[in-house]
Amino acid sequence: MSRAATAIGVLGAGSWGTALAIQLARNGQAVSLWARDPEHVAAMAADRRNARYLPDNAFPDGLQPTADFDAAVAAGDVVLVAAPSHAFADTITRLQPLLQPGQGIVWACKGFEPGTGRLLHEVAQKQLGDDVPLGAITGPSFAREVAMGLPTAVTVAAFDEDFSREVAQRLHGEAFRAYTSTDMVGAELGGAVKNVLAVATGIADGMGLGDNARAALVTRGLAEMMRLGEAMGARPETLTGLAGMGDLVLTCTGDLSRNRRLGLALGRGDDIETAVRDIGQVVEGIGTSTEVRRLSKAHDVSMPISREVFGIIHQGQDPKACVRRLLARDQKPEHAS
Ligand SMILES: NC(=O)c1ccc[n+]([C@@H]2O[C@H](COP(=O)([O-])OP(=O)(O)OC[C@H]3O[C@@H](n4cnc5c(N)ncnc54)[C@H](O)[C@@H]3O)[C@@H](O)[C@H]2O)c1
Ligand SMILES: O=P(O)(O)OC[C@H](O)CO
Repeated sequence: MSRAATAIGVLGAGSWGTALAIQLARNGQAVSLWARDPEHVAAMAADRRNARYLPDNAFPDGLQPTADFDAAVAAGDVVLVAAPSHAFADTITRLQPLLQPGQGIVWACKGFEPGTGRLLHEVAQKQLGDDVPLGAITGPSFAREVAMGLPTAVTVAAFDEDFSREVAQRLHGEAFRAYTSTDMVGAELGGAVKNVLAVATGIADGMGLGDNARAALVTRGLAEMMRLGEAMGARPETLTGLAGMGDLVLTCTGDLSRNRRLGLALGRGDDIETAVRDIGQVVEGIGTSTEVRRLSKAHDVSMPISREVFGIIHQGQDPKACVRRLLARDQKPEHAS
């Protein structure tokens, strides 16, 4: 099959894969949107919308759903992976033998590899070597708003600047600004760590702790993200930009955030299984909190808010006790000298 520069395969037809596919098709790309479930594909093809994830947004003409994974990978010079982060490594393994010279892979997942804490570009590089162009799309971007065509700004990070420009150009449009960056570590770290902090602010809001508490959690959460970023080699400006602060502001305040909604439910006293079932979509903060805990220990970085989120999610700790513990910590300077 010949591959066109104006065509692209999107792997994963959840909310974000579908929204990005809509944005790419709006820009005149021929998009093959792959989903695992053939019945879901047939329904999308018949309805010309994704009724399960984005029921209000009709597909532009150039978007074709497909259940043929190989054909979606072969569709264009760029393959976009939009699965949850826990499925990222398997997706890379599956597409590796299908890759043709010159094809690049970009992903829109926000999280770490479960069990190792590796950033997704580390997973991809280890598997594919250094010759395949790799990139990550990150930044404050609710799928529903992108699908509606509301103004959005993201960052496309890649070590290869030609590749980040290529991906950004395909996405960039009237209401969609795609910036570029070479800081893969910062871009991926910001998008992942914010999952945990969105849960934290949700918990505080669910407990009715007030606007001051939310602002404190966002700001001190950013300090945690930046300390981990420094230890892992991220650039500080990436974390004060769209990938870090931008996404923190969005998901710590916007009720479209699944991570924030999980926190709201936990703060109100709901059990986690019910909350996750009610949300009905991926809540990356559950797995991310384990990996942030692992990384903070490995790099000896203090991340007290993230630690308490881990305790609430994975150790059944009482949110009230966690708040008391956070507030009872020793007084100290705001900024380390
Ligand atoms: N939804 C958003 O607004 C948004 C925005 C930016 C980034 N993201 C990130 O995009 C990624 C995908 O999130 P989403 O919002 O599309 O989730 P979603 O819950 O809406 O959809 C997840 C999709 O992944 C598929 N899937 C689940 N397990 C899979 C597996 N093992 N292999 C292949 N596919 C699998 C599901 O069938 C579903 O189609 C996440 O990492 C998320 O953090 C989401
Ligand atoms: O719904 P969330 O919390 O996974 O957030 C979605 C996006 O990451 C927002 O940028």
